[in-house]
Amino acid sequence: MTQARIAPSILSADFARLGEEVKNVIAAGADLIHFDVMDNHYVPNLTIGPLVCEAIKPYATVPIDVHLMVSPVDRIVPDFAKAGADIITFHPEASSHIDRTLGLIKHHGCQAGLVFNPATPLDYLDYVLDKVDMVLLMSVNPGFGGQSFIPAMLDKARACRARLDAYKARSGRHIHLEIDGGVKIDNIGDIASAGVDTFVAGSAIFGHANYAQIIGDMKAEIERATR
Ligand SMILES: O=C(CO)[C@@H](O)[C@H](O)COP(=O)(O)O
Ligand SMILES: [Fe+2]
Repeated sequence: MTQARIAPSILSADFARLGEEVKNVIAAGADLIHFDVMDNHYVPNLTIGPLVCEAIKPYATVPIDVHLMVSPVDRIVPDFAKAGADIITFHPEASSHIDRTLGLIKHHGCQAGLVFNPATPLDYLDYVLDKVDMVLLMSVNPGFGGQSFIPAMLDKARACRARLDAYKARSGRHIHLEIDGGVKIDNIGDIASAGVDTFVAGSAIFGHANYAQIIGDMKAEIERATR
């Protein structure tokens, strides 16, 4: 399996000490910083934008993984690229022109990804895989941290991994598979076995007293499940 990556969602961090939180979670073994952008339109919550991305960039010695839950998508993409985003993912329902949005993200020098809500079919991938660096499967309905993992997403992850493996056999290119929502120490092994290589976790990491301990335990579980 590709090297597993843990992506703490800073939605559950202490916003009053965000730079320090980013620094600490990276020192504890985080491989990406997951940055949730909500617009109170596409999802019923309002979070952070490019200014905050720019503010944490000096602390982020690993890639910033921007998860856009905004509609429309395109006009905010250049601002996030300028603010230091390394990966930008968006929901296909939030873009009128999916291929164009993927191209726009790449044009601005970022890796691009599509995000699938629990009930969104994977068919949106059919004609755009050449422009996709990562697929993000939501294992909760987007909008809030701290929700419970939807078990049916394990089958969806397996189906998605099969598509991405078939693509790899044709193209030689690995596309990352990320999961987001309700990831905990007691389900991360099953999620890894289903073919996921990038794991977003917000409340499980920032709600733990020892970030290094929980990230280390998560990596050990992944290793055990995929050995
Ligand atoms: O995108 C989202 C929610 O919409 C996530 O990134 C959450 O922030 C994950 O939080 P936990 O479920 O791990 O607490
Ligand atoms: Fe997210």
